[in-house]
Amino acid sequence: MHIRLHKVKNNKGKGTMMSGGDQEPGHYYVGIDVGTGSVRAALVDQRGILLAFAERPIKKWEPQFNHHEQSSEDIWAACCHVTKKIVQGIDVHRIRGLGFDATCSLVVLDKQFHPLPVNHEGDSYRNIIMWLDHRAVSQVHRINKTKHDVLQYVGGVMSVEMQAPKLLWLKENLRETCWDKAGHFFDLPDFLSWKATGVTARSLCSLVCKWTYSAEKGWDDSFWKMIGLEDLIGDNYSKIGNLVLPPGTSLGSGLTPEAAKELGLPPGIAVAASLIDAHAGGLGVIGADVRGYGLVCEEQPVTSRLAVICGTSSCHMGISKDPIFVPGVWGPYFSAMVPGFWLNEGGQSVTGKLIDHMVQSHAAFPELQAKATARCQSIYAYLNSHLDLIKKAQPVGFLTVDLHVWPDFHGNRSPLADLTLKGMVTGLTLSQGLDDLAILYLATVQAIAFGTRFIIEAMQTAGHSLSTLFLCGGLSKNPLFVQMHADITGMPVVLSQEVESVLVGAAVLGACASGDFTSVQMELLLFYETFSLKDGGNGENEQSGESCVPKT
Ligand SMILES: Nc1ncnc2c1ncn2[C@@H]1O[C@H](COP(=O)(O)OP(=O)(O)O)[C@@H](O)[C@H]1O
Ligand SMILES: O=C(CO)[C@H](O)[C@H](O)COP(=O)(O)O
Repeated sequence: MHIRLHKVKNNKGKGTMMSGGDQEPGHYYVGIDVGTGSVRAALVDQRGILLAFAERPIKKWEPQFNHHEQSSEDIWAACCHVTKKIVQGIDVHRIRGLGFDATCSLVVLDKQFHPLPVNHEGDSYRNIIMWLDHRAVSQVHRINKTKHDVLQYVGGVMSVEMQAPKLLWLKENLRETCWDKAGHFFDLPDFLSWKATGVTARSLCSLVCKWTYSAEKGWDDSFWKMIGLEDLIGDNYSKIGNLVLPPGTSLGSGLTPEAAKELGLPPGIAVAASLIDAHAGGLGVIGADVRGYGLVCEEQPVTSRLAVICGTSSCHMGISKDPIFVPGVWGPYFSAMVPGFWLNEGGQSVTGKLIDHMVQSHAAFPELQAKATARCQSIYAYLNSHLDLIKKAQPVGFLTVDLHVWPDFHGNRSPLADLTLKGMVTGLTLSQGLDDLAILYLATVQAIAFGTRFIIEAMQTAGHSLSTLFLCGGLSKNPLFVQMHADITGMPVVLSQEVESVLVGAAVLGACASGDFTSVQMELLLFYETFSLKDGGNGENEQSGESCVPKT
């Protein structure tokens, strides 16, 4: 089934979106987004328009299978590098606020805030257990066996990617070198706001979604005792957070002089309590004004929209007025993304990474690279046009009638919530050529889109009423990926003209912290009043991610 794609266009000609409309013109906000593969920063103005963008890759280590590590020093250095780039040539005194979002990796520091090793080698530079790390399998099985009440709020089954199993792994495996010396365990978004302000407050978003904290009841002592981490309760949970603030709240006295110097920003500007990356992306797209394009969601409440943030992994964010419990889908979490709404979060553990893996490990990859380079195209732009060549008169989807991929190479996050699942390919032949690679790539993209459909079906069965997808993240720049999601789910897909929607979400946090915006939710809706829709055709020409602003 082919559904035409729609594209949200940022209409610069319309008025500003400042609340009350009486603010000084020319205020800027900085958003910093730390993904699994890179750090991105953006300078955003008060109309939500992205004025400058910079990106820098970050280091990753895989010392053994399923152990994935990073360095908080490396990530902070990358944050400083990209921020200095985006403010080059502008009057930095117009910058009013800074917001961070990041993937939910676990950062470990000692009592003096120095990095501690999360590895058997004792390398303290590698002090982050990455979000996609699956080392804590035995620990998460034992946690799930407790059937503790907190598990109800993560779809009934805790994921190995969440923080409790990783903490238990550290206690059981690195007692002397890490656990006993640890003073602070941060979710990466909270580490970043601490680094900028010196304030150890945690974001409600991180603690509720990944650490079993309840917005109503706080920490549950019985859970930590039951899983063998009773030592975290001491000193009023100071190691994992006892001051918990809603995203967008201004922290302390703002940017410290030291952090200001490192980032190239003025000291004292407001810094916000942060958001998880998927949640920043969800906020960045879910309120889009789609009036005038005949989309079914135009007449429906915002709860009919599913934001899908597709990067190294994919997250499926749906909101509701009342709590909905979906087996295998995280949440319901109150106010964790849009204030006043419950959030359910489905997800696929590795999607972009799976596509990269399938393509890069194929025998024809060197040939693909050489041909794409010769045409000055990305490998994905090349593959998409190659599929168009070989499909002849057929719709491209028909190329995979004999080839099928089961995409759970890194387990299934939702809705099966089974980390033991593995990937599968059926229909292989002896062919190793470029056609074969292109078709395998297509089958992988289709399998991921079927995974999204599977998640949507589980959410609908439990009571969500979803009609329209809003995509963002690196994979949303791939028109084949977007088109397959439209075809396979049977739902229209809305893309923002501003391809860096996650960063807009982060910058909105900074705007809220500065006091220029009254609330994350209010201001996002206002942001989208300055947007209008444009028919984006079938997405065939959008490979480069059309952008309306100069990028550095
Ligand atoms: N223009 C593009 N075309 C196709 N795929 C893309 C494009 N840009 C990024 N990607 C894919 O998106 C994924 C990374 O998305 P990103 O949002 O940057 O991830 P993360 O936030 O995890 O660092 C990678 O798998 C990459 O191959
Ligand atoms: O938000 C998250 C889960 O809630 C994770 O941070 C997200 O899935 C990781 O994204 P990526 O690997 O694409 O950076």
